[in-house]
Amino acid sequence: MVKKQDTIYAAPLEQMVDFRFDEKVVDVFPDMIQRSVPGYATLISNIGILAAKYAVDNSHCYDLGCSLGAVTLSMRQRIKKQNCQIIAVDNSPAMIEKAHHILLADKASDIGVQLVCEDIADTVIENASVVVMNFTLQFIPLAQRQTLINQIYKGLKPGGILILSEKLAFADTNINQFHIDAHHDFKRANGYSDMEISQKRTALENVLIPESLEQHQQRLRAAGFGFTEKWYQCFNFVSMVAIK
Ligand SMILES: Nc1ncnc2c1ncn2[C@@H]1O[C@H](C[S@+](CC[C@H]([NH3+])C(=O)[O-])CC(=O)[O-])[C@@H](O)[C@H]1O
Ligand SMILES: O=C(O)C(=O)Cc1ccccc1
Repeated sequence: MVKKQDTIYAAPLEQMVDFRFDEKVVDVFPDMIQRSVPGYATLISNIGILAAKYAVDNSHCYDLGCSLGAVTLSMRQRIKKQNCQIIAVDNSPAMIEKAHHILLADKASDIGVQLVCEDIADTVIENASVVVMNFTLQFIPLAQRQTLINQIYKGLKPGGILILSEKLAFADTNINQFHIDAHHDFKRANGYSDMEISQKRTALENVLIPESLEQHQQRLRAAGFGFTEKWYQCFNFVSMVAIK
């Protein structure tokens, strides 16, 4: 795939509008996410490896907030079980439309993929061995997060895994600032200007609500997960697993 460069915040914007996953973002999304999320490629490939370990025959694997289907493709490539179905969900019609084309071109496996355009709050999770939310929960209103995690817990089979990647906030101001600064250095090193970094930060302010690792762990435990573990961290970007 040819990656079109993300220049959305390169020129000064007269009026800041909240960040949305619209056609403009979809058009540059692979470039945007790779230059903005430290370790994105590592996460995608290791999520495929984790999914292959926990997927079982005759079960569903969910990719919630699938964007262009990177997690789905990685799971599809790695899972070697019989009669597994991947259900990939996103509420951005532009994302789902492009994901559809990308998935059609992928002949890597015979694992079926069902692409669904809906709010993940409405997704019925059932017979699941694997559920992935790779940087999606952070966009869900705080008041809805516990209900969603509870639904995922309920829909998982015993021994099933939730893989949850999130941008974190840290309770300690100095630690929080250290990670934010390091992340901004990462973006600068990937060619984003100070203006791009600052304008996107403002656009995300009311849209991407990060929580602390402790808040995530507490919510996972409250839902019933007995085992939770952080398996990846680079600056303020982490990925956790929770096993039923
Ligand atoms: N309520 C919602 N219901 C469904 N989808 C939603 C909702 N809110 C946001 N989204 C969708 O969640 C995705 C978040 S991006 C995930 C990256 C992907 N997982 C990846 O591994 O490439 C992360 C990021 O861009 O930082 C977007 O496609 C939104 O449309
Ligand atoms: O760019 C950022 O600052 C981020 O936190 C990551 C991100 C990546 C893609 C869309 C929205 C947020």
